[in-house]
Amino acid sequence: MARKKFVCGNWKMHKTVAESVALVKELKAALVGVAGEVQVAVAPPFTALKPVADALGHGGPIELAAQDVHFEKQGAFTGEVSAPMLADVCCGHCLVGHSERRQLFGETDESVNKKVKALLAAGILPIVCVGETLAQREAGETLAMVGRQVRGGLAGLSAEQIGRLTVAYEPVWAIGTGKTATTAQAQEVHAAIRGLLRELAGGVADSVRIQYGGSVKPENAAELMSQPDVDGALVGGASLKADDFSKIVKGAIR
Ligand SMILES: O=C(CO)COP(=O)(O)O
Repeated sequence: MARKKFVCGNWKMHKTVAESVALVKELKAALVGVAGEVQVAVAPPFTALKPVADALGHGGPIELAAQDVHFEKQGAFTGEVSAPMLADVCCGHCLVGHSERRQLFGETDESVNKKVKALLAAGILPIVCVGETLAQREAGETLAMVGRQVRGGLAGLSAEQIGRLTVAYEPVWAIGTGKTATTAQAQEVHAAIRGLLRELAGGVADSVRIQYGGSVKPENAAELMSQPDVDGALVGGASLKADDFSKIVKGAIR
């Protein structure tokens, strides 16, 4: 089944409002005519979401994503942002369970699961991030680890709900290190994730996009995304430059 490729830029903790707006303006120009063939989103920091939404325009070819969310709708949760608040600034997507959140901020499969449910309830499409550390890969635990994260993050979801999300496989050892998984390593894990999605959601699994992330660059993007179960990319560092990111997006078109 043909799945439209989905490329998302995760800007992490980078860029002021002015820099964010300038980058999406450049991206819009660089991606004229391309974005229809590939789904494209950018995830700026919270402070830039509204100005970037305004610069992108509603229903434009580049969509807006947030990098995290809190699972409650509102309340005494200092520093947090809720799913309805993200919907209010036209966020269509939101990352959940990024490895930096898991490693540095105590994110667990249980909180990922609550966040996924909160996002779906607010009409926002989750991008659920999973991936093993180097120690886990070297111990032969990659598929077990990723399987646990997928099962935990998606626990209790219906097939219809699973059909609305994206999974991002990001091996922790490949993030920001310049080390990319080989196409064979990526395909192996992506196929295993798809098999697990099939167990959880039946035929819906064939329409779920599984992105690869971890040192994706213009030089390796097309080859990674040529794999049968690699349906796009979640791009960190290279998404901060319009030229690199637009080359990666173009690499998604066969
Ligand atoms: O964490 C990532 C995207 O979410 C990947 O980051 P890099 O592309 O900088 O390795």
